[in-house]
Amino acid sequence: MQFLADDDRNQSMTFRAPAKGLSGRVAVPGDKSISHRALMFSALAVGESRVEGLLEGEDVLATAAALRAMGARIERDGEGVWHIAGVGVGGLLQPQQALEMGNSGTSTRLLMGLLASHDLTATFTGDASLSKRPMGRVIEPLSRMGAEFTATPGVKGSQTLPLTMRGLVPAVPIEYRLPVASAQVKSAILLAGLNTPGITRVIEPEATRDHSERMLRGFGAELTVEQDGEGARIISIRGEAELRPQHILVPGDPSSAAFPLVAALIVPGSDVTITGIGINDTRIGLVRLLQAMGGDIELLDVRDEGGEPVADLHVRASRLRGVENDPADVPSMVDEFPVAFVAAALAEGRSVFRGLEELRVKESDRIAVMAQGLRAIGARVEETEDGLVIDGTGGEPLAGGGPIATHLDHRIAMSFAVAGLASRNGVTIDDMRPVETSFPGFAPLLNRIGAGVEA
Ligand SMILES: O=C(O)C1=C[C@@H](OP(=O)(O)O)[C@@H](O)[C@H](O)C1
Ligand SMILES: C=C(OP(=O)(O)O)C(=O)O
Repeated sequence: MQFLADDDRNQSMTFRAPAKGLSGRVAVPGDKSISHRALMFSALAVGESRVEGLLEGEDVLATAAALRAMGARIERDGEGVWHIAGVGVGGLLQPQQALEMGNSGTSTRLLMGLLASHDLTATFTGDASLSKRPMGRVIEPLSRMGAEFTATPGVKGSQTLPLTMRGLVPAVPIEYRLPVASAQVKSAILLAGLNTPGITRVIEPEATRDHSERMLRGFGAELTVEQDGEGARIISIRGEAELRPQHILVPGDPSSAAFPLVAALIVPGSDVTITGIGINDTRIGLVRLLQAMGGDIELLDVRDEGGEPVADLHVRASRLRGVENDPADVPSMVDEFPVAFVAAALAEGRSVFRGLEELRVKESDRIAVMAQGLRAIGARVEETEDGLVIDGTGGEPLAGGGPIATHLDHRIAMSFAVAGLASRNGVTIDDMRPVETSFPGFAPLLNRIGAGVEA
């Protein structure tokens, strides 16, 4: 596989205010979280699954390549349409080479879980960004289940990639209370539990995206979700499951829709519809926050597609007001904060964002990088330990400038691209290549609604 790191030419790009408002109907690529899971669960089913609307971004392709290297047959039939011949739970084979995870935290942590209860040894490598991200959060529970981790080559105790993991069969079922609100950690444990005798249980005090639970049930796993007296979710999975192949329809990614959504709110005169977006409650905190800021967003034609709620988002340019986020809503918009900061920078009055510590361990330190970049283009921003305080312009365009350093972080690149559309002088992004991890076709899509971006 060819990843960003293999090509050292930056792709700089400048985003400027369009002459008139954005308009039209567009669809964004498939949901990244659901796409990873569709491939992984299909690879473990007995028989052939079919996926439509799969995100063909680098992160998901890294998952596909890893599963292929361990014996699953994964083939592309057409744009977004793939079929997967699974090997059965516990049936993955020893990979002959290191598993190259590129930029993808989800691939790494979920596959570590999946392999923890397989009789094999796998080495995980990643790019410069992924190699700094904390893996201790999965190493800890998976070690309790019996997996062994060593840093490559041979250093004990390292909690960053490259790492080598040896799985255990049979693994030991655990009950684990999540110390951080993380769907990746939850999913890693549930995936390890699939091939573990007995019941594996995860307790999550704060609800995170529940795609793994919904999809595992759809594939026929015995999985229950209960609530305790304090509102924590208790998720139990019975191991040694047999998964049945499925036909999966992947909805549009709300985390990708976030960019044209905020763009339409802040470019005067805009009227845009983004079709077929997943509106699972655990994912659309951004829509709720933008509506609280006065954003004119309607959810049209709400329907169910393949076990997930979906709608068209109709959005019109709006006068936004400053807002304070509810820290309890952080997991439901965790990847959307960078672009929410851009909306706040153009709102009237002060916005206060708190409880965002997790943003510091994403593809970049998204609190620090956004604070620095927003200041560089003329926004008034103060960084705190767990968030930002932003004094908005009240609808006046930002000055613009750059080049903004994206630090191998797709969401930083796309957030500043959106800021450029509401700036006097344009915003230059140092390198747009990271966008390929989650949103292939990002700039052409903005052009379809009239952004006028020059490639
Ligand atoms: O489970 C998933 O698919 C994801 C969970 C979130 O990460 P954390 O679990 O680290 O919060 C999110 O940031 C990531 O983009 C995708
Ligand atoms: C954090 C993200 O992804 P991952 O953890 O999979 O790298 C993201 O897409 O914003």
